[in-house]
Amino acid sequence: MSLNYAFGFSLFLLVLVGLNIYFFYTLNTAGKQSPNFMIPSLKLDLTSNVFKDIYNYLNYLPSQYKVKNSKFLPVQKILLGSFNLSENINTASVWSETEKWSSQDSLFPYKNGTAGRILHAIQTSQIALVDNAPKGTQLKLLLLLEGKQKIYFKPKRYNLTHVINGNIYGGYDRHNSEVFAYYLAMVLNFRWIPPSVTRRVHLHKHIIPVATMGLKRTMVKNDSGSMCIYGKCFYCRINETVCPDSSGEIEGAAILFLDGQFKTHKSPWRRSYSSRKMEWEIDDDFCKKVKGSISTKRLLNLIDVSIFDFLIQNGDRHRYEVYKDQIILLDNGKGLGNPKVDVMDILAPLYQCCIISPSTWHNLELVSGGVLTDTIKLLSAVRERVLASEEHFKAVERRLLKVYATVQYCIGKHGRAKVFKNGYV
Ligand SMILES: Nc1ncnc2c1ncn2[C@@H]1O[C@H](COP(=O)(O)OP(=O)(O)OP(=O)(O)O)[C@@H](O)[C@H]1O
Ligand SMILES: [Mn+2]
Repeated sequence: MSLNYAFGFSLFLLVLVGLNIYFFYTLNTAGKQSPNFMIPSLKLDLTSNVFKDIYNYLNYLPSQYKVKNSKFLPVQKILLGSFNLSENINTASVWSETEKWSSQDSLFPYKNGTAGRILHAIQTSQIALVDNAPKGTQLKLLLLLEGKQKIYFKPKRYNLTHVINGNIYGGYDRHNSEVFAYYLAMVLNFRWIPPSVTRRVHLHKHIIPVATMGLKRTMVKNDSGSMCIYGKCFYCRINETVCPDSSGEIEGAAILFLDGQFKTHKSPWRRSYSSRKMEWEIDDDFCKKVKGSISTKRLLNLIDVSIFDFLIQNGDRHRYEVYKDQIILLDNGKGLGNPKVDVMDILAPLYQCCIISPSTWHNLELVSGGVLTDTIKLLSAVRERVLASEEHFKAVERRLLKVYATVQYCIGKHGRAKVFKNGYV
């Protein structure tokens, strides 16, 4: 009898341990993942209790978050109206509009068809000059379009289905992540982001004839005789080139360049980029320290950005730029690396501070149940082929549920009144 007991008890313990392992596994991943990712997710010992709690809320998420919110339909219609092209466009007049860029309300005008006009102009204006853009670690070009508008061009490095394994900040920038980020921001009503669109540029017809000497010096022929660019940047290497495809074109994200003055700050939640742990990774009360050093408005803004970054899995926002007291979303190229992984600690500003601006929460609630995907697809269909693989779209929806669950966790822990900080739009 006692032997039976002992056996039963061991079996129970075994199941318990198994369940625990399963918990942690499913929390940070979806589906099968490479062993590389098991290690960092298991290492998160201190914050893991938070993840477990969030995961519990995820299991009991109210059904409203899993169905389409019909309240978004009128918003979607207005957005579509801003991206659809209904008339011929005079690009010069577009640039004069962007010159006056930011208002109190947004970094660029986007209402009444302006978003569509700006994207059209970025995508089709003739290129007057191309140079290296040496700022930063990644290969990118600076295009001067006719009418003198500057554009950052981040070239395509991977196919849409390519999976980045390893560190969350690993790999080259993903050009589609930049463009996806722009549409995602528009759907979520995050208006502090430069317009970005996919553009294909013919190397021999549209780059070489207007390339600076500096750029020409960073071009080499590859084994098949094609001219390729290795560029000028911190990580640029002569053997890591970008070459034209079979039609002679290079695809990339064309991002409107901001000539305005913005201030750069270090993110309190930045990574160490080494095995050393940052303060936010070991201190449960880290948010208290941040609260003492920045305004509530800035903190809420950082939390908005962390939600945005979590959705695309950009774990590389080591610094942030501020314009007109708003964080602007520059450099969104490190998203969409691995659709099977959800690195939870990108959400640390949210689950450590447990506050969110009511308007952000409202915007998030509006796009539940697949509305987010539908709207990104609808808006981008005007001038993009495909922005991301279906797996990535599903991953973004899965992460949105985790954002909902994190906010529910915060409400459960602190109550609604403390979580929803008013006075910030
Ligand atoms: N659209 C833009 N307009 C003007 N400046 C920009 C724009 N996007 C980025 N920058 C600035 O240019 C610099 C490099 O850009 P970006 O961060 O995209 O490059 P990166 O190679 O990814 O750099 P890092 O490796 O440091 O992240 C940044 O310091 C940023 O402030
Ligand atoms: Mn970057």
